[in-house]
This record gives sequence, C-alpha cells and structure tokens, in this order.
Amino acid sequence: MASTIPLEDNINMLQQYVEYFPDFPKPGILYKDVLSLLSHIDGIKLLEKILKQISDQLRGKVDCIAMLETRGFIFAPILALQLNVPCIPVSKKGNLPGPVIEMSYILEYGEGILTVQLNSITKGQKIFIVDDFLATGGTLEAASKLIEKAGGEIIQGLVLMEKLELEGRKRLNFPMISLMSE
Ligand SMILES: O=P(O)(O)OC[C@H]1O[C@H](OP(=O)(O)OP(=O)(O)O)[C@H](O)[C@@H]1O
Ligand SMILES: Nc1ncnc2[nH]cnc12
Repeated sequence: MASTIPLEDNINMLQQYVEYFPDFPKPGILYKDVLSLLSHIDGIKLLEKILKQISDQLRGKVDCIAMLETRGFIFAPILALQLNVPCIPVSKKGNLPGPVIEMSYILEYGEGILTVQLNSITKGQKIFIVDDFLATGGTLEAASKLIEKAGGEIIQGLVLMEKLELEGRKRLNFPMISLMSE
C-alpha cells in the first residue's frame, strides 16, 4: 500500500531547494529565491505534491486564482489544475492589454504599480490569491485591494515563503497560508 508523507514533512524537505542571495537586489536585502527549487526535478515534484495536499482543503471553495506577476505566475497554474479553476493575472503596470485598474505599492526593496484587467473578475467571485513571497505585505495588500475593487471576495492567500520579522500578514484581511516561514 502506498504511504502518504505528511504535508509538514514534505514542506521541510522543500526548504533545501531554496537558495539565499545576500545583498540582492539591493545592499542589506537577503533574497530568498524560491524559484531555485524549479532547478531540481525533485523540487518540482515535491512542490506539486505539496500543492496537491493544500488543494485538498480548498477544493470547491474558490472560483478563481489571482496570480501575481512574476513568480506567482509560475506556481498558480499548478494549484489551478488541482482545483479545476481558472487563473487571472495581477500584473505590473504596462504588461496587460486593454483597460485596467491600477494601484501603487511599496515592497521590501522598491515600489511599483499593479494592474488588473477590467472585467477579469466578476462580482462576488471567490478569489484565491497566490504569490511566491510575503515580506512587507505591500504587494499582496495592493493586489487584494485591486481585486476587491473589481468585485472579488478574497477567501484565501498563499505564498511559498514568508519573512516573519516584517509581519506582512498583519496588513492582509484574509487568511494566509505560507508553506515556508522564517
Ligand atoms: O511583501 P512585499 O514586501 O511586497 O514583497 C513581496 C513581493 O516581492 C517580490 O516581488 P518582485 O516585484 O520582486 O517580483 P518578481 O520577482 O516576482 O517579479 C515577490 O515576488 C513578492 O511579490
Ligand atoms: N527577501 C526576499 N526574498 C525573496 N523575495 C522577496 N520579495 C520581497 N522580499 C524578498
């Protein structure tokens, strides 16, 4: 009989694939590169397993995934396939065609403007918001405000990694799952 490895053990194993880069993209920032886990086929398989385990708790509860550019785009479709829901992009200004609504934000090492296409979200849609990393929470907060402005109801958020000392989740008014936190 096949044994199922508990979610927590899988997450502990995933940690080994994250690489750390001091002083990137600016002096004083320790960049934790979750994208590096994709450089290992075992990292990809492990992540797929973990996202499948997480999806088991969310199936039927969300209508749509809002995925944040850039790195959120890579991980969200794995969840979408598990949950059988579509993904809509929350992108950096200038990257989405057609009419958009926008919101400026500040993140750990910079600032920007996020955009969502008008009519990409229907009123009352239950949204699952996905990104790779939570630091100050500036990015996810701006994305969530945009989604709410467009009529969506955020019922869950997920990041692969959270930087706890910055307490970014305090800025968010929806439940957050972070696979790895430190
Ligand atoms: O919690 P915060 O302080 O807002 O930081 C988190 C954000 O920082 C990174 O964004 P970046 O714009 O560097 O994204 P990318 O590398 O995915 O393009 C990351 O992908 C998160 O979106
Ligand atoms: N320290 C960090 N490592 C990786 N991604 C980030 N996004 C914001 N801060 C980050």
